[in-house]
Amino acid sequence: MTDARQNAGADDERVMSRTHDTEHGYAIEVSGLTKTYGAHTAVEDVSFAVRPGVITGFLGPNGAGKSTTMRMMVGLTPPSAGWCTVLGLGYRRLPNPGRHVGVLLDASAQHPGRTGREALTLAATVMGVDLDRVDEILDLVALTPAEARRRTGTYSLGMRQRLGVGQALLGDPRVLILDEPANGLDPAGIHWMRGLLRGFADDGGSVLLSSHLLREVEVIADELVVIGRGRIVAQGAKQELLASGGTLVRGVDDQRLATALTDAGIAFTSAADGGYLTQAPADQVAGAASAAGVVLVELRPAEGAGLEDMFLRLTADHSRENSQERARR
Ligand SMILES: Nc1ncnc2c1ncn2[C@@H]1O[C@H](COP(=O)(O)OP(=O)(O)OP(=O)(O)O)[C@@H](O)[C@H]1O
Repeated sequence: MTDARQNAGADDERVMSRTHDTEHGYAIEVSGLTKTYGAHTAVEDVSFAVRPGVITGFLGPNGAGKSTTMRMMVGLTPPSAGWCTVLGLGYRRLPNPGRHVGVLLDASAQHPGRTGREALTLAATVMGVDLDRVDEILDLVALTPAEARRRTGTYSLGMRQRLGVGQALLGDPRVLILDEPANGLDPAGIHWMRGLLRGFADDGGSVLLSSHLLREVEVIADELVVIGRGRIVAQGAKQELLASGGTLVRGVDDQRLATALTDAGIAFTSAADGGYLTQAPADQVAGAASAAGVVLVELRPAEGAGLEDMFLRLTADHSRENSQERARR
C-alpha cells in the first residue's frame, strides 16, 4: 500500500471514530452560513445541527435557499460567511468523502451516455469500493438489470433519483445529504424512500433531506428546519412544531365569527382550508362566539395548521403568481 493510501486509511479511521464523538454528538453542524450574490442575499445566517439516528427535513418554498445551503455544506459553493462541519470536519477536509457522506444534489446531473451500472461502477472505482457493492445497490434502489443496462439519458426523473440515492449510499456512509430526493417519485417510490431512510437512521445514520413540500417531509422527517427567503424561520422536533398550532375555529358564517373574535379582542389569522387560527384557548373562543350568537361547526387544536399556515405564507411570498403580480404593479 502506498503511504498516501495508508495515510488516507488512518484519516478514515479518525473520521469514523469522530462519528460518535464530535463535541456535541452532532453529525452535521451548520453555523452562520451566509451567501450573497452581488446585492442579493440568497442565504443569511443559517445555523442548525443534524443528529445521528435522526432524519432532519430541510423545508422551504422554491428559491428559499435550500440548495445554496447544501452546496455550501459540501464545498461546491464558497460561503460569504459561516461554516459547516460534517463528522467534525469541513467537507473538503474529509478523506475520501463518499465513504463518510453520501450526497445527492442534482439527480439530473448524470452523464446521459453512461448506463446506470456504469455510473455506479465508476463511482465505486473512484471511492475504492468493492465492485460487488454495485449489484447490492442496484437491488437496494430497485433498478432492474435491464434498467441498469440503459443509458441514464433515457431514465425518468424517478429512476434518476433512485440511481442518485444509490450513488450516495455506495460508499456505505454514516451521513446522507439529499436535495429534494423525493422529486419525481410516485407515491410507491416515496413510500420506498421513506423506508430506506428510516432504516438508515435507525441504524444510527444521519439524514438531511430537503423538500419544498410540507406533506412530503412531514411523513419522512423526525426534525424540521424551515427556511424562507434565506433565513431560518422555525426548527425543532416535528411533533412539537406540528403541535404548536393553537386553536382552529370555523363558523357557519365565518364573516360574523371574525367580527365576534375581533370584538372579544382575540387575534386570529385565516386558516389554509377556511376558518381561523388563533393562539387563544378553545373555551375563550367558544365564549366569544356564543356571546355574539355565532354558531360554530368546528373548534379544535390546530395540530400543525400553524406550521402549514406559516409555510403557506412563506410559499405565497415566493410564488410565481405573486412575482407576476408584483411585476405588474
Ligand atoms: N449562482 C447564483 N447566482 C445568483 N443567484 C443565485 C445563484 N444560485 C442561487 N441563487 C439565488 O439564490 C436564491 C436561493 O436559491 P436556491 O436554489 O438555494 O433555493 P432553493 O430553496 O433550493 O429552491 P428550489 O426549491 O427551487 O430548488 C434564489 O433567489 C436564487 O435565484
